Amino acid sequence: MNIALFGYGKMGKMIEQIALKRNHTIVAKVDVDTTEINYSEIDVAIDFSMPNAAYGNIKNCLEHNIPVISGTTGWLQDYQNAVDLCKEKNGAFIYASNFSLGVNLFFELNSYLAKMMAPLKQYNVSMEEIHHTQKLDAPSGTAITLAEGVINETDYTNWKLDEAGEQEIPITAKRIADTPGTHTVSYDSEVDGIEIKHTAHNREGFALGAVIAAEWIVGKSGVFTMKDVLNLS
Ligand SMILES: NC(=O)c1ccc[n+]([C@@H]2O[C@H](COP(=O)([O-])OP(=O)(O)OC[C@H]3O[C@@H](n4cnc5c(N)ncnc54)[C@H](O)[C@@H]3O)[C@@H](O)[C@H]2O)c1
Ligand SMILES: O=C(O)C1=N[C@H](C(=O)O)CCC1
Repeated sequence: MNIALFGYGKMGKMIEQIALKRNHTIVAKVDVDTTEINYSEIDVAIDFSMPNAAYGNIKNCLEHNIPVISGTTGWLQDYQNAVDLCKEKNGAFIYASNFSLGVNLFFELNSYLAKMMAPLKQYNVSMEEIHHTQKLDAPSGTAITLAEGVINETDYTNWKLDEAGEQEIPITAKRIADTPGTHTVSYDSEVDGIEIKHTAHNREGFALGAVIAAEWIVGKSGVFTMKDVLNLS
Protein backbone atom coordinates (compact mmCIF):
# COMPACT_ATOMS: atom_id res chain seq x y z
CA MET A 1 0.00 0.00 0.00
CA ASN A 2 1.22 3.53 -0.75
CA ILE A 3 0.90 5.55 2.46
CA ALA A 4 1.21 9.31 2.86
CA LEU A 5 2.14 10.53 6.32
CA PHE A 6 0.68 13.91 7.26
CA GLY A 7 2.85 15.03 10.20
CA TYR A 8 6.36 13.63 10.39
CA GLY A 9 7.02 14.11 14.09
CA LYS A 10 7.23 11.53 16.88
CA MET A 11 4.21 9.57 15.67
CA GLY A 12 4.84 10.01 11.93
CA LYS A 13 8.32 8.51 12.35
CA MET A 14 7.03 5.60 14.46
CA ILE A 15 4.26 4.88 11.92
CA GLU A 16 6.85 4.89 9.12
CA GLN A 17 8.85 2.16 10.92
CA ILE A 18 5.80 -0.04 11.49
CA ALA A 19 4.47 0.51 7.94
CA LEU A 20 7.81 -0.44 6.36
CA LYS A 21 7.95 -3.63 8.49
CA ARG A 22 4.49 -4.51 7.13
CA ASN A 23 5.76 -4.06 3.56
CA HIS A 24 4.06 -0.76 2.80
CA THR A 25 5.66 2.14 0.93
CA ILE A 26 5.79 5.67 2.30
CA VAL A 27 5.17 7.86 -0.75
CA ALA A 28 4.92 11.20 1.07
CA LYS A 29 6.04 12.70 4.37
CA VAL A 30 4.02 15.88 4.59
CA ASP A 31 5.02 18.33 7.26
CA VAL A 32 4.57 22.04 7.93
CA ASP A 33 7.01 23.13 5.19
CA THR A 34 5.73 20.79 2.42
CA THR A 35 4.79 22.72 -0.72
CA GLU A 36 3.66 19.99 -3.14
CA ILE A 37 1.80 16.71 -2.70
CA ASN A 38 1.28 14.17 -5.50
CA TYR A 39 -2.12 12.80 -4.47
CA SER A 40 -2.33 10.45 -7.47
CA GLU A 41 0.18 7.98 -5.95
CA ILE A 42 -1.44 7.83 -2.46
CA ASP A 43 -3.63 4.83 -1.45
CA VAL A 44 -4.25 6.05 2.10
CA ALA A 45 -3.27 9.02 4.28
CA ILE A 46 -2.38 8.87 7.97
CA ASP A 47 -2.57 12.21 9.79
CA PHE A 48 -0.73 12.67 13.09
CA SER A 49 -0.02 16.38 12.84
CA MET A 50 -1.18 19.25 15.04
CA PRO A 51 -4.55 20.47 16.29
CA ASN A 52 -4.52 23.52 13.99
CA ALA A 53 -3.42 21.49 10.93
CA ALA A 54 -5.42 18.26 11.11
CA TYR A 55 -8.71 19.39 9.57
CA GLY A 56 -6.97 21.07 6.60
CA ASN A 57 -5.04 17.87 5.89
CA ILE A 58 -8.15 15.69 6.23
CA LYS A 59 -10.15 18.01 3.95
CA ASN A 60 -7.46 18.03 1.23
CA CYS A 61 -7.25 14.23 1.29
CA LEU A 62 -11.02 13.71 1.16
CA GLU A 63 -11.27 16.20 -1.70
CA HIS A 64 -8.71 14.09 -3.60
CA ASN A 65 -10.66 10.86 -2.81
CA ILE A 66 -7.93 9.56 -0.49
CA PRO A 67 -9.09 7.52 2.55
CA VAL A 68 -7.91 9.17 5.76
CA ILE A 69 -6.87 7.87 9.17
CA SER A 70 -6.59 10.68 11.70
CA GLY A 71 -4.99 10.32 15.12
CA THR A 72 -4.41 14.01 15.75
CA THR A 73 -6.19 15.24 18.87
CA GLY A 74 -7.49 18.70 19.78
CA TRP A 75 -9.26 19.51 16.47
CA LEU A 76 -12.71 18.04 17.20
CA GLN A 77 -14.59 21.33 16.76
CA ASP A 78 -14.27 20.42 13.03
CA TYR A 79 -15.09 16.69 13.37
CA GLN A 80 -18.66 17.09 12.07
CA ASN A 81 -17.35 19.04 9.05
CA ALA A 82 -15.01 16.13 8.29
CA VAL A 83 -17.90 13.65 8.60
CA ASP A 84 -20.12 15.76 6.31
CA LEU A 85 -17.37 16.17 3.71
CA CYS A 86 -16.58 12.44 3.80
CA LYS A 87 -20.26 11.61 3.15
CA GLU A 88 -20.54 14.25 0.41
CA LYS A 89 -17.48 12.82 -1.38
CA ASN A 90 -18.42 9.17 -0.66
CA GLY A 91 -14.98 8.92 0.94
CA ALA A 92 -13.55 6.95 3.85
CA PHE A 93 -12.48 8.36 7.19
CA ILE A 94 -11.55 7.21 10.69
CA TYR A 95 -10.69 9.41 13.64
CA ALA A 96 -9.60 7.75 16.88
CA SER A 97 -8.33 9.54 19.96
CA ASN A 98 -6.21 6.47 20.58
CA PHE A 99 -5.35 3.72 18.07
CA SER A 100 -3.80 1.23 20.49
CA LEU A 101 -5.51 -2.13 20.92
CA GLY A 102 -5.03 -1.91 24.70
CA VAL A 103 -6.75 1.47 24.96
CA ASN A 104 -9.62 0.34 22.75
CA LEU A 105 -10.16 -2.63 25.10
CA PHE A 106 -9.86 -0.15 27.99
CA PHE A 107 -12.65 1.96 26.40
CA GLU A 108 -14.89 -1.13 26.47
CA LEU A 109 -13.97 -1.86 30.10
CA ASN A 110 -14.64 1.78 31.00
CA SER A 111 -18.15 1.64 29.50
CA TYR A 112 -18.91 -1.66 31.22
CA LEU A 113 -17.74 -0.35 34.61
CA ALA A 114 -19.68 2.91 34.14
CA LYS A 115 -22.85 0.95 33.44
CA MET A 116 -22.37 -1.01 36.70
CA MET A 117 -21.59 2.15 38.69
CA ALA A 118 -24.51 4.18 37.29
CA PRO A 119 -27.04 3.28 40.04
CA LEU A 120 -24.43 3.57 42.86
CA LYS A 121 -24.77 7.26 43.65
CA GLN A 122 -22.36 7.07 46.63
CA TYR A 123 -19.43 6.92 44.15
CA ASN A 124 -17.96 9.96 42.38
CA VAL A 125 -16.00 9.47 39.18
CA SER A 126 -12.81 11.32 38.26
CA MET A 127 -10.09 10.89 35.61
CA GLU A 128 -6.39 11.57 35.36
CA GLU A 129 -4.24 11.64 32.24
CA ILE A 130 -0.44 11.96 32.17
CA HIS A 131 1.53 12.75 29.01
CA HIS A 132 4.95 14.07 27.94
CA THR A 133 5.66 17.80 28.23
CA GLN A 134 5.45 18.53 24.45
CA LYS A 135 1.76 17.68 24.32
CA LEU A 136 -0.22 20.69 23.03
CA ASP A 137 -3.77 19.78 24.06
CA ALA A 138 -5.35 19.05 27.45
CA PRO A 139 -7.19 17.01 28.41
CA SER A 140 -5.98 14.29 26.07
CA GLY A 141 -8.27 13.01 23.35
CA THR A 142 -8.26 9.64 25.10
CA ALA A 143 -9.46 11.19 28.36
CA ILE A 144 -12.28 12.90 26.47
CA THR A 145 -13.32 9.57 24.90
CA LEU A 146 -13.24 7.95 28.36
CA ALA A 147 -15.39 10.75 29.78
CA GLU A 148 -17.85 10.39 26.89
CA GLY A 149 -18.00 6.65 27.64
CA VAL A 150 -19.03 7.40 31.25
CA ILE A 151 -21.50 10.12 30.19
CA ASN A 152 -23.22 7.66 27.82
CA GLU A 153 -23.89 5.23 30.68
CA THR A 154 -24.58 7.52 33.67
CA ASP A 155 -26.23 10.76 34.83
CA TYR A 156 -23.00 12.72 34.29
CA THR A 157 -23.61 15.34 31.61
CA ASN A 158 -20.19 16.80 30.86
CA TRP A 159 -16.47 16.72 31.65
CA LYS A 160 -14.31 19.58 32.92
CA LEU A 161 -10.59 20.11 33.30
CA ASP A 162 -9.71 20.31 37.03
CA GLU A 163 -12.57 21.65 39.17
CA ALA A 164 -15.90 20.25 38.03
CA GLY A 165 -19.45 21.11 39.00
CA GLU A 166 -22.22 18.72 39.92
CA GLN A 167 -22.88 16.12 37.18
CA GLU A 168 -19.49 16.99 35.60
CA ILE A 169 -16.53 14.60 35.43
CA PRO A 170 -13.31 16.24 36.68
CA ILE A 171 -10.25 15.47 34.54
CA THR A 172 -6.74 16.19 35.80
CA ALA A 173 -4.03 16.57 33.13
CA LYS A 174 -0.39 16.15 34.22
CA ARG A 175 2.66 16.68 32.03
CA ILE A 176 5.77 14.64 32.92
CA ALA A 177 8.81 14.19 30.64
CA ASP A 178 8.95 11.06 28.48
CA THR A 179 5.47 9.78 29.40
CA PRO A 180 3.77 8.27 26.30
CA GLY A 181 0.29 8.23 27.89
CA THR A 182 -1.29 7.03 31.15
CA HIS A 183 -5.03 7.18 31.85
CA THR A 184 -6.82 6.37 35.10
CA VAL A 185 -10.55 6.30 35.77
CA SER A 186 -11.43 6.35 39.50
CA TYR A 187 -14.65 5.87 41.41
CA ASP A 188 -14.52 6.97 45.05
CA SER A 189 -16.96 6.67 47.91
CA GLU A 190 -16.50 7.38 51.62
CA VAL A 191 -15.61 3.75 52.26
CA ASP A 192 -13.59 2.59 49.26
CA GLY A 193 -12.30 3.28 45.75
CA ILE A 194 -12.14 1.49 42.41
CA GLU A 195 -9.57 2.37 39.73
CA ILE A 196 -8.92 1.18 36.20
CA LYS A 197 -5.71 2.28 34.50
CA HIS A 198 -4.03 2.00 31.10
CA THR A 199 -0.32 2.71 30.73
CA ALA A 200 1.36 3.01 27.33
CA HIS A 201 5.01 1.92 27.65
CA ASN A 202 5.94 3.49 24.30
CA ARG A 203 4.29 4.79 21.08
CA GLU A 204 4.38 1.50 19.15
CA GLY A 205 0.84 0.47 20.05
CA PHE A 206 -0.61 3.76 18.74
CA ALA A 207 1.37 3.44 15.49
CA LEU A 208 0.52 -0.23 14.89
CA GLY A 209 -3.19 0.50 15.42
CA ALA A 210 -3.06 3.37 12.92
CA VAL A 211 -1.39 1.19 10.26
CA ILE A 212 -3.91 -1.63 10.86
CA ALA A 213 -6.73 0.93 10.46
CA ALA A 214 -5.14 2.15 7.19
CA GLU A 215 -4.93 -1.42 5.85
CA TRP A 216 -8.58 -1.99 6.85
CA ILE A 217 -10.07 1.16 5.32
CA VAL A 218 -8.71 0.91 1.77
CA GLY A 219 -11.56 -0.04 -0.59
CA LYS A 220 -14.30 0.98 1.87
CA SER A 221 -16.45 4.10 2.02
CA GLY A 222 -17.98 5.63 5.12
CA VAL A 223 -17.12 7.13 8.48
CA PHE A 224 -15.76 4.48 10.83
CA THR A 225 -14.25 4.06 14.30
CA MET A 226 -11.70 1.70 15.81
CA LYS A 227 -14.63 -0.40 17.04
CA ASP A 228 -15.32 -1.26 13.39
CA VAL A 229 -11.67 -1.97 12.66
CA LEU A 230 -11.19 -4.21 15.72
CA ASN A 231 -14.67 -5.74 15.49
CA LEU A 232 -15.45 -4.79 19.10
CA SER A 233 -19.08 -5.13 20.35
N1 LIG B 1 -4.68 8.80 18.30
C1 LIG B 1 -3.57 8.29 18.82
O1 LIG B 1 -3.44 7.07 19.00
C2 LIG B 1 -2.43 9.21 19.14
C3 LIG B 1 -1.23 8.73 19.65
C4 LIG B 1 -0.19 9.62 19.83
C5 LIG B 1 -0.33 10.95 19.49
N2 LIG B 1 -1.51 11.38 19.01
C6 LIG B 1 -1.72 12.75 18.55
O2 LIG B 1 -1.07 12.88 17.30
C7 LIG B 1 -0.60 14.22 17.11
C8 LIG B 1 0.88 14.19 16.77
O3 LIG B 1 1.60 13.67 17.85
P1 LIG B 1 3.21 13.65 17.81
O4 LIG B 1 3.61 13.15 19.15
O5 LIG B 1 3.70 12.98 16.59
O6 LIG B 1 3.51 15.22 17.71
P2 LIG B 1 4.81 15.92 17.12
O7 LIG B 1 4.77 17.33 17.59
O8 LIG B 1 6.02 15.11 17.42
O9 LIG B 1 4.57 15.87 15.54
C9 LIG B 1 3.61 16.66 14.88
C10 LIG B 1 4.18 17.02 13.53
O10 LIG B 1 3.18 17.68 12.77
C11 LIG B 1 3.84 18.66 12.00
N3 LIG B 1 2.92 19.64 11.41
C12 LIG B 1 2.59 20.89 11.82
N4 LIG B 1 1.75 21.47 10.96
C13 LIG B 1 1.55 20.56 9.96
C14 LIG B 1 0.80 20.56 8.77
N5 LIG B 1 0.06 21.63 8.40
N6 LIG B 1 0.78 19.44 8.00
C15 LIG B 1 1.51 18.36 8.35
N7 LIG B 1 2.27 18.32 9.46
C16 LIG B 1 2.28 19.39 10.25
C17 LIG B 1 4.85 19.26 12.96
O11 LIG B 1 5.85 20.02 12.29
C18 LIG B 1 5.38 17.97 13.60
O12 LIG B 1 6.47 17.44 12.86
C19 LIG B 1 -0.98 14.94 18.39
O13 LIG B 1 -2.21 15.61 18.20
C20 LIG B 1 -1.16 13.83 19.42
O14 LIG B 1 -2.05 14.18 20.45
C21 LIG B 1 -2.57 10.55 18.85
O1 LIG C 1 1.33 11.85 22.78
C1 LIG C 1 0.18 12.28 22.62
O2 LIG C 1 -0.05 13.47 22.38
C2 LIG C 1 -0.96 11.34 22.73
N1 LIG C 1 -2.13 11.77 22.35
C3 LIG C 1 -3.34 11.02 22.32
C4 LIG C 1 -4.38 11.66 23.23
O3 LIG C 1 -4.47 12.90 23.28
O4 LIG C 1 -5.14 10.93 23.85
C5 LIG C 1 -3.14 9.55 22.58
C6 LIG C 1 -2.06 9.27 23.57
C7 LIG C 1 -0.75 9.95 23.20
